Amino acid sequence: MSDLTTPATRPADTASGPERGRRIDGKAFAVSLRKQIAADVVAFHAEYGVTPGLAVVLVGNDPASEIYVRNKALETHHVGMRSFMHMLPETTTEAALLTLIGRLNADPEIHGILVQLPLPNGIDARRITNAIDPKKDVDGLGEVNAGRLSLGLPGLIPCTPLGCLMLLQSELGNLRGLNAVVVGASNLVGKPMALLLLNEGCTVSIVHIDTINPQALTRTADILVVATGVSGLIRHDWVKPGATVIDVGITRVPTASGKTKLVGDVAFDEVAPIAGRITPVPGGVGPMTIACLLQNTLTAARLSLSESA
Ligand SMILES: Nc1nc2c(c(=O)[nH]1)N[C@@H](CN(C=O)c1ccc(C(=O)N[C@@H](CCC(=O)O)C(=O)O)cc1)CN2
Repeated sequence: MSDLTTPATRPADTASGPERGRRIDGKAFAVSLRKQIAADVVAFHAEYGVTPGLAVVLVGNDPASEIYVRNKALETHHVGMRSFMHMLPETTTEAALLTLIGRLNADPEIHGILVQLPLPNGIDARRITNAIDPKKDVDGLGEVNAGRLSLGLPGLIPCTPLGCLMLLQSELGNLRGLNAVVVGASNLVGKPMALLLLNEGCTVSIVHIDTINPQALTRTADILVVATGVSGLIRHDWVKPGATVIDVGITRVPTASGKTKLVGDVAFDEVAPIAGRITPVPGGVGPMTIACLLQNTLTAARLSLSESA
């Protein structure tokens, strides 16, 4: 930290000038990350004779979740890892799910375990995520990994915030000294995102449901990360000119032609001309989530070879 008595500013615009509205291509970034992971999986197998394995558990029939877990299995195979799918009925009890997690924890062929969220009513998501061995917790949602993140210690980091951080670092380089505002305080995205940015040296604020005058805060952000699930929440007058805007929201809405389309939490058309850089929806943060899951699975396979978590 520099001299606290001297006001320091770090402009959002870099030496390259006040560029506006450049799209951050998360899809392309995820493709190159997966290529790198595939090469790392080959090298890992050559060195240790181990193929990383990922178990994904889906309970119930949520159509979006079914697509996500199928894509997770496909992409796991594509990078040369082993995929273990467990599709359980909506009627599955918490006790049965805990028994399955116990089995997966004990299975040496499985290095990462993920239980797709949301879970049906009647199953306590916190109890489930905490039952996963912290070394296999590739979602980074258990108390051990969440605690490690809050202490700035190495651990498994939730996939979507990790993907956002990778995009930010590739766009902006060092984030130290930047003002970051995270809109949304969920355990899945908002809280870990804020901690990651803090650990990178940003000055971080979290806007949440009880925040008074949220625009006043969001307009201070060099980095604005939005994860609320409220489509179009962030309008042009919420954004500082030149800011880097990361939109985590994904909502399916009907179109005039009777079809549907995906939109984010940011009103893209009006914010893009003001923002320096902005992620689109789709094709921004979403594809990074699964790529980072694969990255975490490889990290977990490496952890399995070490003595302690
Ligand atoms: N246990 C978890 N559950 C959920 C997580 C998670 O990280 N862990 N995140 C989300 C869903 N999710 C992965 O599980 C996910 C969401 C979106 C995408 C994605 O690629 N989106 C594309 C659009 C895809 C489409 O056409 O529908 C994009 O934004 O371009 C991947 C994974 C909730 N549950």
